[in-house]
Amino acid sequence: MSTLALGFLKACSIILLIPVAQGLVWLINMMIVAPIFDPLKKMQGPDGSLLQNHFRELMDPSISPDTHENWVKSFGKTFRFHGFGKHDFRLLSVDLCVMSHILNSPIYEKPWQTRTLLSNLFGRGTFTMEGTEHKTLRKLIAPAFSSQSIKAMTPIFFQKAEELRDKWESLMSSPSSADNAKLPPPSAPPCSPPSLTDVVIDVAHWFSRATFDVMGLTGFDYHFHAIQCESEEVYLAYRNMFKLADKGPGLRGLVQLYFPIIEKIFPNKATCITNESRRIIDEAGQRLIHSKKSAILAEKASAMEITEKDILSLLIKSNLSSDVLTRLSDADILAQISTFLFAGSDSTALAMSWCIHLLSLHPDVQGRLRNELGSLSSCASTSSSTVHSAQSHAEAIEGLPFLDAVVRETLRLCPPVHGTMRVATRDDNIPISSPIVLRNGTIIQAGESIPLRKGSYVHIPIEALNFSTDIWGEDARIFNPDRWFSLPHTARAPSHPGIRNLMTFSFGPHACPGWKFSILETKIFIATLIPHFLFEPAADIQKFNAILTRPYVYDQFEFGTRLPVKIGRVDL
Ligand code: HEM
Repeated sequence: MSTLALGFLKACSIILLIPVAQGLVWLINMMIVAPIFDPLKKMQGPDGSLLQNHFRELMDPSISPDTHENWVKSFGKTFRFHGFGKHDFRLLSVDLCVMSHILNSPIYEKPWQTRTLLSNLFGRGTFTMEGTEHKTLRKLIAPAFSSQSIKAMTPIFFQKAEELRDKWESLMSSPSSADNAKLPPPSAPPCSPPSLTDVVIDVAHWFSRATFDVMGLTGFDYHFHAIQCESEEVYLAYRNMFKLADKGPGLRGLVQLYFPIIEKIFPNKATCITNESRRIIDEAGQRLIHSKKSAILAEKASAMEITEKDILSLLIKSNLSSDVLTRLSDADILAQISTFLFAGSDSTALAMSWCIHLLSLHPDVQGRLRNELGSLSSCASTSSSTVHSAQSHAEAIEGLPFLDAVVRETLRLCPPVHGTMRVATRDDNIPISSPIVLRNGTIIQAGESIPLRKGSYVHIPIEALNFSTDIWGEDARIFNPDRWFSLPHTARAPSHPGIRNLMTFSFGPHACPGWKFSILETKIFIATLIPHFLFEPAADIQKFNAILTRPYVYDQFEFGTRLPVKIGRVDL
C-alpha cells in the first residue's frame, strides 16, 4: 500500500475516532460523572439496576395508585425515581407547595422532545411554545375561551348531545346495528344481574365521534358529521394524525428527534401519513381562514357586529387587533386550531366516558342524578332550538349541585391526562411544605428548600395528587360525589391551587385553557343522556395510559380502546 493511501486511511480513522471519543466522553459524563454531583442523588427514592426505569410503576394506571401510595409512605412526599436508568434521577412530588412552584415558575418548561414531537404533527401550537412567545399566544387565544365565548357555543353542545341521544335511540330500536356485534364477549360477567335490554354501546367510541363534531363546529365552524358517519376527509386526516400521536414516537421516532435528517432521507409510513394528513388539513384550513378573514374584514369595514363565534373567527379577530409584530401567520393560526382539536376532543370524550362508566357502577348515584335532572326539565326550558333558550338551559345545568359533584368526582378519579413533565432550564431551589429525610439521615424542614440542577426532569403526577389521602382523606380512591359538599380544607383554596380544586387541568401559565369549555360540554352531554337512558356495566374495564388514560376491556387489549356499557330506556 502506498504511503499516500496509508496517510489517507490514518486521516479517515482519526476523523472517525473524534466523534466516537466525543460520544464516549458524553456517555461517561452522563452515566458516571454527572450523577455524582446531582443533588437528587442525595434524596430517597426507589432503587433499581443499571438501566432499570420506573416509568411503568409511575404511569401504568393499573399499578400507579398503589406505587405512589407506597413510595410516599416509604420516602415522604418528595423523592426521586429513575428515568432511563440509575444515572437518570428525576423528581416526583405530591407536595402541593413543590408543584405550585414548578408549575408557576418560568424556570420549568416542557421538555423540547415533547414539544418537537407535537410541532412535527400540528405545527407551532400552544403546547409547543415557551417563554414570552407562549405568554403572547395565551393572551391572543384567551378571548376564545372566555365565559362569554363558551356560552355562545352552548347551542352546539346541545345540538350534538341531542344528535347522539337520537343516534343511541335508533341503535336501541335496531340492536343489530348497536355495538354488541363488534365487541368481544366480556371477560367476566357483569357486576349486577342484567336488568336492561341486551343492547351494548361502546360509549368511548361514540363520545369520541361526538366531541370531534363539537370541536369541528366550535373550533372552525366545520361539519365533520362524525356521529353519523366516519368518512369525512378532514376528519379522517385528523384521526390518522391523532392515532400516531397516541402511539408515541417509538424507537425510530426518538432517534429521529436527535437526527431529523433520517426522516427526510428515509421517510417511513408514519411520515407519509403525517404529510398526507397535514396536506389535507392545511388545504381545508387555508380555505376556511381565507373566507373567515374576508368576512371579518368586511364586517369591520361596515362596522357591523361580528356574528361568527367559532374559535377560529375569535382567533383571527384577536390576531387582527394585536400588535403587528406579534401577529400569528395563517399557518400558526391553523396550528392552534389543530392543537385545540387534539387537546380538546378525546380528552373531553374520556371525561364523559368515565362518567358514564362510574354511573353504571353506582346505580344509586345514577338515580340521584336522574332525579336532579328531572327537576330541571320541569322548571327550565329543554328546547335548544333558539340560542337564548340553549344558553338559559345551559345556565340551569351549570347550577345543578349534584351534577357538578358527579362531574368533578369523575375528573378527580379518572383524570384523562395521567401526568405530565417539566424540565429545569436553570439551577433552582424548590420550597417544600413537608419535611424530607435525605439518604444520609439529614432532615430538610418544611419551609426550607431543596436544590435542583439545570436539565433535571420533574414528573407532575396528576393522578397521584388527585388520589392523595393527605389532600382528600382516607377514602380518596373511592367514588363519592358527596365529598364535594364538604371538602377537607386541604382540598380547598388556598391549600389547593388547582382549577376547580383538581389537578386534572393542571395550573399555572400552561394550565388547560379549555377547562371551562370541557366541563360545560361534559355536563350538557350527561344532562341530555341520563334522563333518557339507564346504564349498566357490560364488562370489566381497565385503564390504560398512552398520552391519555383510555378504557379497555380487561385482558382484551388487542381489541383497542373501548368502554362497552349496557343501555336501556328510562320509562318517561
Ligand atoms: C377533560 C378535558 C381536558 C383535560 C383533562 C385537559 C387537561 C389538560 C392538561 C393537564 C394540560 C396541561 C398539560 C401540561 O402542562 O403538560 C392541558 C393543556 C392544554 N389543553 Fe387541555 N384538557 C382538556 C380539555 C381541553 C379542551 C376542550 C381544550 C381546547 C378546546 C384544551 C386545550 C388545551 C391546550 C391548548 C393546552 C396547552 C396549554 C399551554 O401549554 O399553554 N384542553 N390540558
